[in-house]
Amino acid sequence: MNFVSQLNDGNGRDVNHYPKHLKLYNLIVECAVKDLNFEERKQQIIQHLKSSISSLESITRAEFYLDPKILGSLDFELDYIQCFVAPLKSLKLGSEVEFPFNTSCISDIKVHVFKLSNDEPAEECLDDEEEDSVAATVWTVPSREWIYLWDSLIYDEGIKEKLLHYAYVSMMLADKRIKKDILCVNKVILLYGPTGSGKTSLCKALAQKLAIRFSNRFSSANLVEINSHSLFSKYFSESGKLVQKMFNSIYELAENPNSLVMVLIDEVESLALARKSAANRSEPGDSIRVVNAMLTQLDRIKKFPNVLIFVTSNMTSSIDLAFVDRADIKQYIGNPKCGVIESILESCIKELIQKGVLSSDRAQGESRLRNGTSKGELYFNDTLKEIAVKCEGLSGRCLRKLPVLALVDGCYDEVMPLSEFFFSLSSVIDKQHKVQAELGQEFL
Ligand SMILES: Nc1ncnc2c1ncn2[C@@H]1O[C@H](COP(=O)(O)OP(=O)(O)OP(=O)(O)O)[C@@H](O)[C@H]1O
Repeated sequence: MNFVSQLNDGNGRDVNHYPKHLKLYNLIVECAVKDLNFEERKQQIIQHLKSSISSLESITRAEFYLDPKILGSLDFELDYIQCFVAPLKSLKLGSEVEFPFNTSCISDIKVHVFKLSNDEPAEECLDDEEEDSVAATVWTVPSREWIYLWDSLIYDEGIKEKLLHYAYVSMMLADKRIKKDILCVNKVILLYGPTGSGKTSLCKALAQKLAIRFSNRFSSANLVEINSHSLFSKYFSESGKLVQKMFNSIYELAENPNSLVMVLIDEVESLALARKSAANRSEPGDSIRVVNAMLTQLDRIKKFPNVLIFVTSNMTSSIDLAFVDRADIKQYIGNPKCGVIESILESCIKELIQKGVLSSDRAQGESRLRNGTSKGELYFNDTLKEIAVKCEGLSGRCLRKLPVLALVDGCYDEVMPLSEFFFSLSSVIDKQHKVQAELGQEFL
C-alpha cells in the first residue's frame, strides 16, 4: 500500500505526524462522465478513480488532462478527466510543484464526478411581442461549451484561484446556515476593469468551476445572465414590474435546495448611469424604479443559501455605490502584462500550428544549443517576448483577435511560415496602437 492509499482510507487524516520536510499537496480531480445513470454510481466511480490515481507513481504536469488509459480498465465512459495539484494551505495551483510530481506527496485526493450539459441556453423574455426583450439567458452548467474556458483565461497568478476560493467558502458558509448577524457574507462578487479584460468570461468560468466543485452537494446548477439594458421598458411605469417578473423565474430555480443558482449582472453601470442621469434631471422615473427594484430583489434572492451573485462593471466611477457596498469581494481585472500577453499569444499560435495553419519553425530539427534548446525554439521565445512588449496596453480580447488579423494581412492561402506570421503580427500591432490612439479607445 503506498502513501496515498494509506491516507485515503476514509478515516480522515492528520498531516502533522509526517516528516516536517515533506511538502504535502492536494490533488483535485475533475471527471466528466457520459453515463446516464451516473448519479447512482457516483460514489463507486469516485472510489475507483481515487484508488487508480493513488497507484500512479508520478504525475508529469501541473495542470493536466489525464490519459484515461493510465487509469486501467474503467467500467464507465469518460468524457474527460483533469487534475490540479495544489500545495496544502496555498491557493497557487501548481506553482511550487516540481515535475514529475511524486504522488507520495499527496495528502488528499478530492474527486468531483459530474456530467456535462449539452443544453442550449434558454432565453427569458419579458414581452412576447418585443424583439429586444430578452431579459436573461439561463445556462445549465457545467456546460460542454465551457470546458476550456477556465484554462483559456490567463491572469496574474492567483486571481482566478482567489475568486474561486472565495466563492467556494461563501457558498459553504451559506450552506451551513451561518448566522448573518454574526458573520457578514453577502455572496456578491464584483469584477471591474477595462472592456475586453475577460470579466464576463471569468464569471462564466467561475460558474462552471463551482458547478463542478459543488457537484457532490448540488444535483443541478444554472447561471442566469441578466441583460441590464432590457429592463428599461418603453412604458415607463412597467420597468419595476419587469424586474420583479424576471426575478420570479430566478426564485423558481432557487427554491430547489439541491440546485445551485448563480446570477450574473453584466455591465451594472448601465443601471447606475441611468439612475444618475435621472437624478440630475430631477426625474425620479423609470430608471430609479428599475435600480431600486433590482436592489430589493437582489437582497431577497441572496438570502437563499444556494444563490451566488456576480456583478461586472467597465466603469468604476459610475458603479452605483449601492452595488459596491453589497459586494464582499471587489476584484480589479486589468489588461494583461507582458508575461500574461506571452502566454495568451502562445496559446493562439499553438492552436494555429496544431491545426496546420502555421508551420512550426520552432520545432524544426535545427542544431541544439548547449542548454538543449533548439535554435527554432530560441527564435520563437525571443520573438514572442519582443512582440509581447509591443502589445502592452491592449486587452485580452484584442490579443486573441490579433493572430487572425495577422493571418488576413499575411495573405497566405496555404500554410504560413512562422517567421512571416510574426512579421505580419508585428505590423498588425502597430496598426492597432494607431487606431487606439486615434479613437482614444480600443476598437478591434
Ligand atoms: N486575461 C485573459 N486571458 C485570456 N483571454 C482573455 C483575457 N481577457 C480577455 N480575454 C479574451 O477576451 C474575450 C472577451 O472577454 P469578455 O467579454 O469576457 O471581457 P469583458 O471584460 O467582459 O468585456 P466587456 O466589458 O466589454 O463586456 C474572452 O472571451 C477571452 O477570449
